[in-house]
Amino acid sequence: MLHIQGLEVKRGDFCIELPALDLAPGEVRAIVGESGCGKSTLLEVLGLILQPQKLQRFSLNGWDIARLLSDERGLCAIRARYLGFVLQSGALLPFLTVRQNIELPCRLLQSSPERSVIRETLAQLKLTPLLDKHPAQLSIGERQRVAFVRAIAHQPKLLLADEPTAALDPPQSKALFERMMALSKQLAIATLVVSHDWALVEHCGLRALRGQTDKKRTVFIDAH
Ligand SMILES: Nc1ncnc2c1ncn2[C@@H]1O[C@H](COP(=O)(O)OP(=O)(O)OP(=O)(O)O)[C@@H](O)[C@H]1O
Repeated sequence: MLHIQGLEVKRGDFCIELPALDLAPGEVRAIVGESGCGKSTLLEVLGLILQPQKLQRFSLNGWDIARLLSDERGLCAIRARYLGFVLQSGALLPFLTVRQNIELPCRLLQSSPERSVIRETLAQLKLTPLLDKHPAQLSIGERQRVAFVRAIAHQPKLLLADEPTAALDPPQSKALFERMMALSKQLAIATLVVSHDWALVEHCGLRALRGQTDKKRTVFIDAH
């Protein structure tokens, strides 16, 4: 699904490297490392938002992304249809209800959401009673959980989640991780999740990419 080799991106004078990553459909991998080591930056590159400075191979769902980097329209179409994002802030649209926020990606793509999957996920994450509320009426943790449901509603091939449990208590964090792992498998979504919660990552038995920082350079390598 996702194959990366020799990726390097700069943020000012800070350099972030991903020597290699292979992710299969349905596989969930955590991204861990100290604050400021470049986890969000790495997600931005893998989410086709930020351009890498060096790249040997970047293949996503069969597309040669390395060759598409100068084609912004092509990247935009791939982002909209095949990627799902859960941002730290939730990033819900304030003028839409929870239900409308969740339906929006599918409306824009003119595709049908998997309604039973969404219904079950809403119930499991205790969001069903909130469907007709607006984001301002929700807690930050509720917004994060809604953002997760929105990110999987169009069944992306690759889900990129940036600290999706940062505002959740331990039972809710566990419920969200378990749902994320189950849905990744059920819908064959490859998932990368940034987390500071190492205990939860271990509890879920996830493989992890760990950022190792030395001065102005972080290298992300597999940590079993
Ligand atoms: N827009 C930007 N312009 C320049 N430098 C940035 C920008 N965003 C982040 N940085 C820098 O790039 C480095 C990596 O930041 P990044 O947010 O990717 O780290 P992180 O591991 O996700 O941090 P955290 O765990 O605190 O969220 C940091 O040194 C940060 O100061």
